[in-house]
Amino acid sequence: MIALHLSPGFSPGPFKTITHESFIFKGGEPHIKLKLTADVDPADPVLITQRVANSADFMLVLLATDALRRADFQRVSLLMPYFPAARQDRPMVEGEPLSVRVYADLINAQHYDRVTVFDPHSDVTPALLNHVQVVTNQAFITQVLTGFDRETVTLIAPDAGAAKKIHKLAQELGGLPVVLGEKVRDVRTGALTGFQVFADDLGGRHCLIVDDICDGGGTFIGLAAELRKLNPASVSLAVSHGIFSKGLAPLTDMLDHVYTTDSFATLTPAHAFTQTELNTLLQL
Ligand SMILES: O=P(O)(O)OC[C@H]1O[C@H](OP(=O)(O)OP(=O)(O)O)[C@H](O)[C@@H]1O
Repeated sequence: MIALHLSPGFSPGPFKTITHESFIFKGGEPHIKLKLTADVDPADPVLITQRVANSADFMLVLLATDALRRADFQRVSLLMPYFPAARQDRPMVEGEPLSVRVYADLINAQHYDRVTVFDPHSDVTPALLNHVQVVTNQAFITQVLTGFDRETVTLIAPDAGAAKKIHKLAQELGGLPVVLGEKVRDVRTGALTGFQVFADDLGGRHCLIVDDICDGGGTFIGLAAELRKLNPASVSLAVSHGIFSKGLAPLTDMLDHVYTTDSFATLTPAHAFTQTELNTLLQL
């Protein structure tokens, strides 16, 4: 396997790499030039890896794929751990697109041998992608739990979407107790208007909120406030994809610790914050 790593600072796997130059033209178009050396054989399979934080990152994947095909590479796979618009898996209100399908159709049109995604928001992403491989959050949460006495940990699912996945995870982790939460979101504005935790007392428990994505963090700040009313020993957060669009400080002010991976971006080290390299969690 040869790798073509498109995201600076993200180079999972033990593979020989194809180097490249990429830039954005003044007109706004991303561009790429592969540096194809004599020791790279187009008969070898290639893995493109990319962290997608904007449309140009996504477009670069399509351009890189075309460049590889034109250089006669036939066996091309993709590792896109954070799949764009996985959250827009249903039009919430009239007039919105089914965005995840738009991205999935573009990926399917590239005819990859395999498309690997990490902890997708819902079942819709893998249902739409051809030749998909899903890496769950099990290895990530297992790693997070090494910092805890498991007997004292309660997993918290912040909403209905997370609840669908957390029971299976809890079983895989040896039968950890689970508490469910709920939030109310105004789908027209995106604003969060209420939180609920379905438990009476969490005295002595180390609560670990587990979810796929932290964006602004309002879900977790609101939920942590509700959990604190139930006397827990601690409240921490483990999210597979750390966007942290409003910064880490509002989260680390409210939570004992925040854990994430580098699936979306590599962040500056901070107090009460641990970022695990996806490279250590994937079987590549
Ligand atoms: O950091 P925040 O800005 O609070 O956003 C994070 C939340 O958003 C996503 O759920 P979403 O509300 O989209 O879930 P849904 O699919 O259940 O509506 C995600 O699964 C988190 O729960």
